[in-house]
Amino acid sequence: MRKSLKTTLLITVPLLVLAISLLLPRVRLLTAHFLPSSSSIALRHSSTSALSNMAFEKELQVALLAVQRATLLTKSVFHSHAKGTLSKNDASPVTIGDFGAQALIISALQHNFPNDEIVAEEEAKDLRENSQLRETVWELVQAAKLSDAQVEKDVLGGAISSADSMLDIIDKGDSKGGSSGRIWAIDPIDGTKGFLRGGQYAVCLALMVDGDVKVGVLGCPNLPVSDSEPLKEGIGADASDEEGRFGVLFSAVQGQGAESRPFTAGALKEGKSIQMKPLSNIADATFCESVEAGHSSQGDAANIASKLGITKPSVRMDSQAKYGSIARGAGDLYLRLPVRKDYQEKIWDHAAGDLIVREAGGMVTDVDGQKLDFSHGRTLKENKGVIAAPKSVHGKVIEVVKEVLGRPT
Ligand SMILES: Nc1ncnc2c1ncn2[C@@H]1O[C@H](COP(=O)(O)OS(=O)(=O)O)[C@@H](OP(=O)(O)O)[C@H]1O
Ligand SMILES: [Mg+2]
Ligand SMILES: [Mg+2]
Ligand SMILES: [Mg+2]
Repeated sequence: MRKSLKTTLLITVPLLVLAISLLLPRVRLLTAHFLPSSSSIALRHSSTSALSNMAFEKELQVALLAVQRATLLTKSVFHSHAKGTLSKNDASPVTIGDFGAQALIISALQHNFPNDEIVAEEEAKDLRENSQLRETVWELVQAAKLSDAQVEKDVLGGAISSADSMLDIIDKGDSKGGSSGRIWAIDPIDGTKGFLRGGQYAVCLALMVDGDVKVGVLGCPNLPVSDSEPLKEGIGADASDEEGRFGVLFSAVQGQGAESRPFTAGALKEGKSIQMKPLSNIADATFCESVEAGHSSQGDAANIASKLGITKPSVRMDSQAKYGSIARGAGDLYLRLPVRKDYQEKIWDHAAGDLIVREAGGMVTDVDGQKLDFSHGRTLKENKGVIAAPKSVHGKVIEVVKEVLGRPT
């Protein structure tokens, strides 16, 4: 009897040890999926992009998920709603998609980083004055959820409690910005005109610390998934989900490189490292610029291109999708040339894209060759225009830009 017990133990104990050691990693991953702690965020992230224990890991994970959820909201507006478009004081448009996306992103940031400041493009004034508009946005915001309910609740903080608190959350984006501390910059829909016409737009989020961009994420739901697809004129509405072209999420962390990943409604896909395309002859470059002639001087861009020997026509697309596109090598240069002397670029129009291009090996400056300075408040008041190019040719481009624009050399 004793002998048979001994034999049983000899067989079952090693089998039990083997089973536990096989199951343990799965248990850890499952726990990681359902625990709200930063360690769960770290574990899930390390399983997707091998960046474990890196700086700003939690910030990147929260930013990716917050942008993903907000981008899903904008897609739902595009496909099934009247856009509820209003004209702002500067005659630029804002839609229910802009308000809703801003509310969702700020809510996620407040859940995770309650002491951080936020500079965001929109404010809730119009919604406070128009109850029907407020109701529409509130319905949209309630409906926008990630498919993983646990991630939705634990990482993004779950639902906003009421329409009134949604308004207060939108207005939390009123920080003055500046040169100290942690400040997030949000453009809930960049390229609102592109969004309205079914072209390119981007949901943009960046974290600055002491005026330096540390983390950047761009949700570009109308760009092709493939990094190698050549740049096309800005229309993206034909990129239907059924064709498997569901857009792209770009991201970067300072010192850790830039990545792209296919945009999905479900779990985040694995990120893939992206780089600017090597460009040995500037004459071979493809450059991109704004669709709106009021946002960037297309005449000056044509002159600059011709002096550089560039013969390919420019590719016009709305939003920071331009930064993402050149960062992944689908194009080479981004020229944004001042139309008006008094216009100050907004930090939310550039922070994420600037970091993504620089981390992909590019150089981003203003038209005088100065790096973009995000430490002066809500605008880039010390910079004029933007020139983004591979490092190898950036100096040559600036030389010609200065000549054409008559800037001091
Ligand atoms: N005069 C002027 N000069 C430069 N930039 C301006 C100007 N007026 C507006 N804006 C900002 O342009 C943002 C959209 O930029 P894009 O490059 O996407 O322009 S375009 O839509 O492709 O023409 C747009 O961002 P969104 O409002 O988020 O769409 C504006 O912040
Ligand atoms: Mg706007
Ligand atoms: Mg914008
Ligand atoms: Mg915007």
